[in-house]
Amino acid sequence: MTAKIIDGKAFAATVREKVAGHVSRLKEEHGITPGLAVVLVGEDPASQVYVRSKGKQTVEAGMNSYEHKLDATTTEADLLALIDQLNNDPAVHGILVQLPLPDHLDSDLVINSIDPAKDVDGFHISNVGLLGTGQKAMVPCTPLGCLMMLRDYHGSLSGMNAVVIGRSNIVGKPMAQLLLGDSCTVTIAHSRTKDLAEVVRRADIVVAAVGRPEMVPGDWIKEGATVIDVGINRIDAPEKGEGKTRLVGDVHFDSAVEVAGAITPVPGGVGPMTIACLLANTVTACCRANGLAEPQGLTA
Ligand SMILES: Nc1nc(=O)c2c([nH]1)NC[C@@H]1CN(c3ccc(C(=O)N[C@@H](CCC(=O)O)C(=O)O)cc3)C=[N+]21
Repeated sequence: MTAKIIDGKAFAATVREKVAGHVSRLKEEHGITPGLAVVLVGEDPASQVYVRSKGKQTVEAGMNSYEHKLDATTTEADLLALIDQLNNDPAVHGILVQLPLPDHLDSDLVINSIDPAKDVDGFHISNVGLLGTGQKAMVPCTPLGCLMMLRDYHGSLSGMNAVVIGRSNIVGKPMAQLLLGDSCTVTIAHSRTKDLAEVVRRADIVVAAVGRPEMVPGDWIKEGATVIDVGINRIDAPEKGEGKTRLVGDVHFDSAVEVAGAITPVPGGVGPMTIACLLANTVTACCRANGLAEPQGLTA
């Protein structure tokens, strides 16, 4: 059996279309244009690429994009002052501070200084607590995108065995909360998990979010399971020529595709959905800020 490939790139395009529809309705009926502020500290080249594509897609969806690029040596006080300004700016409905921050900045402090209602990453402790207690929250973009793809493919996830590999605050933990919210039986596995292969073999749904290239081989996957590969790892690709690289996930795609029922590719899987969900969260935050009904199908 060869798995169905879940096309995250195409799915993300449909999410962005829905977002654009809501944006034009907000403009026409309420005279409101949703705005997203992205803050980048330092010059990490990969981060610059993501920030650029976020800004481009924000504008394409009809929203306002505000980019703040700060020097790598920016002080914590200056960054907090900028966040305070964005918190108080009524044209800004969503704020994203690109992570990781340079070492001299306390990222917990910085994230927790964002107004939780504008925290479109869903990383503020208030949103983490709201999600964990099943209350209305801003939900982290990557797990939200994974959930959308799983719901679209399966309909109901109720009663399924889900194994999340990775326990990060940005993917693993919120992913587990969302799957629990959809009535999965959830296991969070990580680097200290005993018999990881056996744990993964029990899963109807595998979400791999560890950041280790191709660490999940096909023979860990149960026949017919759904595999969501969150990893985006750049590795050397000498077969493409000297100094060339390529992107791979945390799952060994070529072996997993032979046993899985469905699988997301890298690139073109979770990555594009993450950005689409950032736009969706911005519209959701804008609607909530203005006391308007929030978009259906774009939230958890
Ligand atoms: N506060 C914060 N929120 C984030 O959401 C956040 C962040 N910081 N820091 C950096 C990571 C990374 N990230 C990606 C988003 C999309 C792709 C994406 O679309 N990737 C393409 C491939 C792009 C390529 O070719 O490099 C794909 O998977 O198809 C990748 C990575 C969001 N991040």
